[in-house]
Amino acid sequence: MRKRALMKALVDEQKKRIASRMELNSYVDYLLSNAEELTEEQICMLIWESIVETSDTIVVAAEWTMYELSKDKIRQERLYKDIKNVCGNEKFSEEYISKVPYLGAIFHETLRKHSPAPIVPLRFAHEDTEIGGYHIPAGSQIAINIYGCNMDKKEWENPEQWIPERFLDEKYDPNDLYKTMAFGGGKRICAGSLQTMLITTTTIGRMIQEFEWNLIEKGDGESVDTVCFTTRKLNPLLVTIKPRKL
Ligand code: HEM
Repeated sequence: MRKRALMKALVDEQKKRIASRMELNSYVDYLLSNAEELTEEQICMLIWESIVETSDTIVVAAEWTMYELSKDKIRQERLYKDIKNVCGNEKFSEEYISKVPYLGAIFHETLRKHSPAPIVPLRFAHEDTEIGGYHIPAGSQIAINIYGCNMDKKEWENPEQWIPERFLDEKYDPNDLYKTMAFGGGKRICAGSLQTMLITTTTIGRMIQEFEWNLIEKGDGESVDTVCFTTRKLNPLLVTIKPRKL
């Protein structure tokens, strides 16, 4: 109910802007320009989908990354040194991402261990089919366990441990965003994987460049809030940060 009210208010505001001839080259304007084919409800849900898929997932990925780095001072220092070697006194930004492979490895290892979306949205079998030797009758709904794939002992050595170095192995292509199952797979693979990588790694790079992070939370920091769609930390990250001497 609140979701619909919020989306409707947002759409109404944008309609007023367009009516006052302030058009933008944006997704909302594109959807509203197709208003004859799309119902208001469809427009609201399409906007809602992109807000949820964009904001929640990236925040969850960034929080787990900072948790692991705050806990592991040796790997945090290695990342800091790699950033410093590449950027000098410049601020870390998107252009530097490919020059700091360790940051990419940290990104992928966090997505593997703490897969923000642990299950692929359900697939519906329209006809009888067979996958991996299993018979799937028409009408079934299938859920793929992303978390299970990313923690599979047959695929990953010590999967429960956070070891970014595994992605520095030359068997992995540094430009491949799909080294793990974190973004799903096939035709409906995540449409925002590149954007996620750019935003998350730039943010992490800046936060590590400016501050030294120390974990202060006690007990099991790895519990997950299972009520939500994403694997949020059950207990929010608790750290102290100290500005670095640049
Ligand atoms: C850590 C960040 C993210 C993770 C782990 C993630 C994960 C996923 C997964 C598992 C799916 C389902 C794929 C499938 O069904 O096979 C998905 C779909 C999708 N994601 Fe993401 N996502 C993330 C960020 C984003 C962002 C930032 C955007 C938007 C810019 C986005 C847009 C989408 C869209 C539009 C779909 C639906 C694609 C379709 O059904 O064709 N995602 N994502």
